[in-house]
Amino acid sequence: MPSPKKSKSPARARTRARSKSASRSRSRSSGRKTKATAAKVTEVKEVVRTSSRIPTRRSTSKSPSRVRVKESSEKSVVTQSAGGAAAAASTVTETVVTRRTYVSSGSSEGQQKASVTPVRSSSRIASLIEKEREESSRIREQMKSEVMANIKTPEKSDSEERKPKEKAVHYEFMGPIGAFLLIFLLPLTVYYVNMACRKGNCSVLVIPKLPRNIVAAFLDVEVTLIFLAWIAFQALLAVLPIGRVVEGQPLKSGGRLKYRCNGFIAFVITLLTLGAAVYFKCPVTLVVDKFFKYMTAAVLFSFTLSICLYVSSFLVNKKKLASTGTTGNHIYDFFIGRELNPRIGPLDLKFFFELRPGLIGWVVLDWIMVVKAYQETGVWPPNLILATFFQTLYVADALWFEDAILTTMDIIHDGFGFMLAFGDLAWVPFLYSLQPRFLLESGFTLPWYCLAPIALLNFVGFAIFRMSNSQKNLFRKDPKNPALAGIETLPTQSGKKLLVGGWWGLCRKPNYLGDLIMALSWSLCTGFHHIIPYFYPLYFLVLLVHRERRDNEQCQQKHGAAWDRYCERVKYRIFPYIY
Ligand SMILES: NC(=O)C1=CN([C@@H]2O[C@H](COP(=O)(O)OP(=O)(O)OC[C@H]3O[C@@H](n4cnc5c(N)ncnc54)[C@H](OP(=O)(O)O)[C@@H]3O)[C@@H](O)[C@H]2O)C=CC1
Ligand SMILES: CC(C)CCC[C@@H](C)[C@H]1CC=C2C3=C(CC[C@@]21C)[C@@]1(C)CC[C@H](O)C(C)(C)[C@@H]1CC3
Repeated sequence: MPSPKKSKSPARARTRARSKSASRSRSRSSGRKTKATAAKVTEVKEVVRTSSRIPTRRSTSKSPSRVRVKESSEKSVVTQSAGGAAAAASTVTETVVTRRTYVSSGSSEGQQKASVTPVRSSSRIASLIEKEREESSRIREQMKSEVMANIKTPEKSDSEERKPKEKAVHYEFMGPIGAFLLIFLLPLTVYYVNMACRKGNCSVLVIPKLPRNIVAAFLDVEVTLIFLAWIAFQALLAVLPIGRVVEGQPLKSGGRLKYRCNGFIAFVITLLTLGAAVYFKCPVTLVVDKFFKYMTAAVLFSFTLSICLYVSSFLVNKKKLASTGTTGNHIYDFFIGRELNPRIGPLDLKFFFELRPGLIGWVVLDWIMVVKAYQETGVWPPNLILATFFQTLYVADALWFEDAILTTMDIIHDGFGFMLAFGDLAWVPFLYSLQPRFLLESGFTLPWYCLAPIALLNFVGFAIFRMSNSQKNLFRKDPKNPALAGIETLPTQSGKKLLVGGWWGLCRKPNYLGDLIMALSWSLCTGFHHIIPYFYPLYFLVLLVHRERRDNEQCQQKHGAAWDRYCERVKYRIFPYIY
């Protein structure tokens, strides 16, 4: 409340002093928030009381002062006190009338001006009383309405406003130390595993020999430029005005982002271009010969991209930041990613990098290895072709159902930082292609009767993966779709429902189950002689177990008790009757 200006008159000074002390004692019980109102009311009362000692006053006031009642954390307290204040206001005006005194608070500072005039005739008194009555009723109404208005729109209490919002920091990946280690360990793993998978030396136990000139062996300017051209080519395809434009999930900051979905078209164009290059005898197999140089280009690019993303995230509106990557710890935030949906013009960087250069690059690498194997041996190795075919199907599926990624936690929840940038650009293409690379390097083949059950296993995994993902996506898009009739659901506090039957009644992550079965089938194409080509299913198991736990936590927060009931009903997380 604004403080009143110092009064020159001794009577008024006394009044104010008394008013202040009275205000203090009376308002103590009503709490801080209503003090201002009580003080104001008391002040008015006191002015009235004092004015009875002064013969008569004529008000020269302009508008009555505003009485502000700030919100109490307990609404009932506010209502009570404010009610009291309103009543007090009414009492004040009564007093004004009976004592035949003009009372009004002047400006917002509570300044009051009055001039003393001697009273001579009763008719004048009567007219004054009438005026007083009008004035006092006007003041009463005004004060009441102001008090009530302040109750209707409560604000935060002073103490609440001053308190800085304490954000509970929640770390994943073992916090900053874990993030720091991963920033170094992830690239090292990509190099180590691939170096351990070389001709005549395919074992993780034998430490790979480093070449004498490391820089010359791993870095090549021309290769780096070709890698950049590859990114630019994919970016160009991504912004082509062909394909659907879909809206993403509602953002916390409001609105929805739009995404151009032409991934499958880009994939087909890329594979046709590769086919043409092979047909016209372009030296595409150089990519395999310079495998480690391309890997370095991807690693360097992902580091550069992550640094740019991190720096630029400080220039954008805070509303655009992800809740998980804004802990304030630079290493952790760099790893997780600060900005949720960084964009360059129409290109959504996270959406683009998660699905295009790395994922399509993985399949391109696979097929180049098939071509190389044929060039070297003169035969088309069936298990290499089968593994490549499985992986092509997997990527084609991801790009066909491109918009489904818009509901994954990577897009909705996580920022775009080192983890995803490196994962998309280096980890996926250079580690997910490990089985074809092993088959190329080792020249290992399998007879068709071994390949048939593997193909069947892949088919089963793919069916579970696809059907469960489609069932959930359809349910989220159109819960009343007849294809979902008969599947039991569970209502949640958020208004959304959960699938309790169908694939989602088998275990809580049937899609992960299908994905893991597929991962195993890819590695089975490499036989049982070496552990290296099993790197993918082993890592993937760890990734998905961890991911399921992260999602479980988020679902618990999103769906509350309904999620607990779902977990009671569907006991197993990924593997029915096992885990
Ligand atoms: N190859 C690879 O490297 C990787 C592949 N993947 C694959 O990506 C796909 C997507 O994975 P991911 O995003 O992690 O997880 P999900 O596709 O399982 O999506 C999780 C969300 O689905 C919703 N949901 C969960 N249970 C139910 C239910 N019973 N009924 C209805 N909705 C439910 C919840 O969101 P809400 O309720 O808000 O809708 C939850 O947050 C998977 O198939 C996975 O295998 C994932 C990571 C890496
Ligand atoms: C190595 C790090 C610790 C973790 C890196 C994780 C990333 C490699 C993965 C995180 C989620 C991914 C998804 C796919 C690829 C791997 C990453 C980027 C995905 C595009 C693969 C194809 C699927 O059909 C999909 C559902 C579209 C996948 C979405 C998640």
